[in-house]
Amino acid sequence: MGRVGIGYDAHRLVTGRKLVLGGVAIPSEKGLHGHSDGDVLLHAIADALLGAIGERDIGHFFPNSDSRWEGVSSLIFLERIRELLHRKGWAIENIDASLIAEAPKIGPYLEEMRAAVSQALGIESSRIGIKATTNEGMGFPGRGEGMAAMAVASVEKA
Ligand SMILES: Nc1ccn([C@@H]2O[C@H](COP(=O)(O)O)[C@@H](O)[C@H]2O)c(=O)n1
Ligand SMILES: C[C@@]1(CO)OP(=O)(O)OP(=O)(O)OC[C@H]1O
Repeated sequence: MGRVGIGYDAHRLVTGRKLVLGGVAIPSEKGLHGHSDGDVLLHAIADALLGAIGERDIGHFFPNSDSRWEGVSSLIFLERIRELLHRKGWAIENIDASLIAEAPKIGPYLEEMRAAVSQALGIESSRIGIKATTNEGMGFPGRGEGMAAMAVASVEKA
């Protein structure tokens, strides 16, 4: 029988950081703060996958006290989680993720993001949904203080 998982993450926007979303570097005055590259979209996807197989969260597997993860591409976390899924006999059915960000518009980068996630997880990009919405000017994403992302993942026994 299939299983589902949910993931949520939020990161602050700061100057002096590259903006990386869905594994893709996007031109921006500010980037997401974090121990890794701060890729909020991939962190939500990571937690959705871990939740689907009943495992603990991204911070458990990749603690921010571990210098191995400092500044790394969050695609590495997806690659490691892919290995964990494989070891435990799970296959990904699909992933769907939403980014909540006032700017920039990510439409032009969506296909590149889906390709990056597809490669890291070893699944067809047709199994990956990535969407974005503004927060209509409300709250921390609306004020441009940060970005949030949520994701769901569905897995089946391989
Ligand atoms: N960071 C974002 C935010 C939104 N989009 C696209 O714009 C559409 C309209 O956004 P609303 O918040 O006004 O609903 C949305 O449906 C996305 O297609 C985006 O690309 N990047
Ligand atoms: C990914 C990790 C590890 O580098 O750090 P961050 O990039 O700060 O991300 P976060 O979602 O706050 O927590 C998970 C961390 O363990």
